[in-house]
Amino acid sequence: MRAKVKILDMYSGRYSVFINEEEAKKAKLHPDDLVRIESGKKPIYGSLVISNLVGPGEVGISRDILQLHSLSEGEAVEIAPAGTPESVRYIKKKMHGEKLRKVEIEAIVRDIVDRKLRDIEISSFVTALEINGLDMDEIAALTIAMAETGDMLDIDRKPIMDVHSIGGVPGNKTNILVVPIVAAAGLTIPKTSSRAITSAAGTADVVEVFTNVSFSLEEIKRIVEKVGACMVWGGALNLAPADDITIKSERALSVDPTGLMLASIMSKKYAMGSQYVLIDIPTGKGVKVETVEQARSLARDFIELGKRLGQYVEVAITYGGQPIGHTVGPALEAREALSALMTGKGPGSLIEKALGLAGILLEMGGVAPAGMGKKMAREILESGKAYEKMREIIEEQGGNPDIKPEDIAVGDKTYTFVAPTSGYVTGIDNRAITGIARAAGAPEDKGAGVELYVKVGEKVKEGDPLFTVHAESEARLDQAIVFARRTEPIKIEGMVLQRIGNI
Ligand SMILES: O=P(O)(O)OC[C@H]1O[C@H](OP(=O)(O)O)[C@H](O)[C@@H]1O
Ligand SMILES: O=c1cc[nH]c(=O)[nH]1
Repeated sequence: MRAKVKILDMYSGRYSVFINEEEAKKAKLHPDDLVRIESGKKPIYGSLVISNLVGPGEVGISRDILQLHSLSEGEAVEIAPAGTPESVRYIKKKMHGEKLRKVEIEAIVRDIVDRKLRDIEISSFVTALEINGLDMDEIAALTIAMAETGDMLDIDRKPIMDVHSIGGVPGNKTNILVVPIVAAAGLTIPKTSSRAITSAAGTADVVEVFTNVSFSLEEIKRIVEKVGACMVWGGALNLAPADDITIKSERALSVDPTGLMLASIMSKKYAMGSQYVLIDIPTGKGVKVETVEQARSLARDFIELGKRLGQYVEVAITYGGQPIGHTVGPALEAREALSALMTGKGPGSLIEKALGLAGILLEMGGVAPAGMGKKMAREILESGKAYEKMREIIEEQGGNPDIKPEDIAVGDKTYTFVAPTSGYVTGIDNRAITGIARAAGAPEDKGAGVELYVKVGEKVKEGDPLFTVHAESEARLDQAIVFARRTEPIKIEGMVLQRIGNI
C-alpha cells in the first residue's frame, strides 16, 4: 500500500510503524507483523501497530526510526508485509542445540541490525545462547559479524590500549579510575562501555552523570586525539550496532550468555582498533563467574578470541564476592569514583582493584617495567594526574570539569536498614544488592541505588546502620524496601554459626 509519512512525536524503544485500523484490514495486516517501508533509499523494517493516531493513507513513524533513517513528514512510501526472515530458522537451530555456520550467524546479525528480527525473536536468540552456548568458531564468527555490520574507528596512534569488565559485580565503577590513570601515563585508551546489563549501573550509566557519553565516531576520534582517552557508550555509535539491541533483551531477562558476552565485548574492542586489551573477570558468589576454575576457562576463551582477531589480550581475575566500594547505582557510584580520583583515597576494594588493573595496562603498554605497573598507577592517582586527565575527558565530552562529588544529586527518598543483632558481617549478597538498587529505579533513575556502610568481616552492634536505599520516588522506594525484606542482603552472624540439637 502507498502512504504518506506522519512523524509521531514518541519513542517506543523499538521500530514501530503505525497504520490506521481500516487500512490494516484492507491490507490484511495484523498487530506486530513485520513490515517493510520502501522510500527509494535503504528499506526500513518495523513492527506494525494498528492505531487511529494516523488517518487513512498515512503511515506513522516513531522517532526511534529517525535516529538512523531519514524520512520526512508527508514523504510518499510503499508499505508491504515483510514475511519471516530466514534467520529465524537459524535461531531455531540454536534452540535445538545445533552448531551454527558462519553464514547463518552473519544472517542473524545482519537481520538484528536491519531490524528484521523483532524483540521476541531476539529474546529467543539470547535465550537459546544462554541454554545451548556457542563454540569458539561460532563466537569468532559472531564477533566479526557484530563488528563488521557497524563502523570502525581508525586512530593513527600506537599502542591502542583498552580495558573491559565482564561486569556482574555491583558497584563496579573501577574503570572510571583505570582509564584516566592509563591516559595520564601517555597511553591511548578509547574506552567504550555498555549500559547496565545485569547490574544496577553500567560504566556508561555512571559516566553519563558527569558528562555526555553519546558521540559519533568522528567526535570520538577528535576527543581521543586531543586527550588520549574517552569514556563513551558503545550503543550510541554505529559501532557493533547489534550489541546494544541484544543487550536490551539481556537486560530484561537479566542474563548475559557467555558466548554473546565474549562477542559483545570483543566486537567493540575490535571495532575501536584496540591492540592491547585487558579483560576483568570479577569472580565470586552471586556474580557471572563463581569459581576461579570457571574464570580461568573464560580467560582462555578471551585470549583465544583475541588471537583470532589479531589482538593481544590479558585477563585479570578479580575478587567479586561482594560489591566494589560502598555505592551501587549511577549517581552514588559517580560520587564515589570522583572522590577517589580527587583525593587518591577511597574504599580499599575500589582503589586496589583500579590500581591493579591500571598497573597491568601500564606494563602491557610498555610504559612501566614488569612488576612496577601498580606502583606507577598509585603515583599517578595520588599525584592528582589521573584527576586532571579525568577533568580533560569530562570537558572534551561536554561536561563540567569542576563538578564535585557533593554536586551530584542522589535520590532523596531514603530508607536505612539497621543490624537486627550484634555480630560480624559474614556475607553480602551481590544479587540481592543489585535487585534492591534496580527495584529502587536504577539504572534509569540515576539517583537510585544503595549506599553500604559495612563490608564483609566488619563487626556491628544491634541497631547499627547497614545500608541506605536511595530512590527518586516513594513508589520505587517502597518496592525496594519490599524487595530488601524478602532477601537477606547482609548476613550477620556471631562466632557460633549454628546450633545442632540432639534429636
Ligand atoms: O555488570 P553488568 O551490568 O552485567 O555489565 C555491564 C558492564 O560491564 C562492563 O563494564 P566496563 O565498561 O568494562 O567498566 C560494561 O561495559 C558495562 O558497563
Ligand atoms: O560490554 C559488555 C560487558 C559485559 N557483557 C556484555 O555482554 N557486554
